[in-house]
Amino acid sequence: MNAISPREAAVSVRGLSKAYRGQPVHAGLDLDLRRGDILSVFGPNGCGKSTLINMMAGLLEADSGSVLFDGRTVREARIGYVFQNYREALLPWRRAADNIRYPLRLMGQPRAQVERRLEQLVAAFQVRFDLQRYPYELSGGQQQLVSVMRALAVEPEVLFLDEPFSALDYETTLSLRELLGRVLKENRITAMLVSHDLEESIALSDRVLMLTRRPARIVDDVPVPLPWPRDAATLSSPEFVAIKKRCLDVFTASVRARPEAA
Ligand SMILES: Nc1ncnc2c1ncn2[C@@H]1O[C@H](COP(=O)(O)OP(=O)(O)OP(=O)(O)O)[C@@H](O)[C@H]1O
Repeated sequence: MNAISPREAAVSVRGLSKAYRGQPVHAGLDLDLRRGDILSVFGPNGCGKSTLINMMAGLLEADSGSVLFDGRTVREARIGYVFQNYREALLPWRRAADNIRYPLRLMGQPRAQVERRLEQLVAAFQVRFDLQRYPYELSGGQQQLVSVMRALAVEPEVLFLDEPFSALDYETTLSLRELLGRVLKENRITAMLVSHDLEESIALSDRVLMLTRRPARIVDDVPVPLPWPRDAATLSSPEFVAIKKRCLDVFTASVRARPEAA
């Protein structure tokens, strides 16, 4: 397991518990997320990955336990969230650029500051398509990129992403993943990602948290010490393949184990 001293922790989760209709999904989960780290959560279907990040992001109330961002609650912290379903996440009646400006305007930022932030994001993500278009005029990949830019517009302390690329084709996924990884690392943004895709969980993270079936238990906390930036070539490196094998072995063992033995 990775040892993270409490002083380094950007996010500290203690005793987080949640049950649906009396059936526990999480029962006393502890987790520390270091500043600037990207953590992926991987586990079998329905083990509680979305429930976990939604509780951490303040979208879902926990039954008990705490989530602190450098000692502050989620209401006092600045977080960003990227949803899987970008079609529903973007405001269809606003142009792409206005979708990105929207949270900054809500915060009451002056116009010049909003425009400066938009320009920074356009440069960081090397946007070449027309942000004056409406979401429905953009491809799925472009829409999800707009969602990511909107989530990052507020300069979040932590960015949460739930299956951000699962509705996109492989080529688009690869290029968005590469771009996002580079921007997160260059800006030392702490992030937490849920993905069904083991390759993605490894490629885009510094640690992969492996969960069992519900009630979810952390069976392994796999470090991913691969250099950044990462690209398609990273996926076939011997180090990547070895990490993937470790994760697969843990996954297979924990999924095959009967719940009471897991
Ligand atoms: N609002 C709800 N009411 C009842 N049960 C729920 C609710 N939300 C989730 N569940 C159940 O809790 C469990 C965990 O759900 P969650 O979506 O967190 O898992 P997940 O690991 O993200 O799933 P998936 O791999 O399918 O994306 C699942 O068994 C799900 O059916």
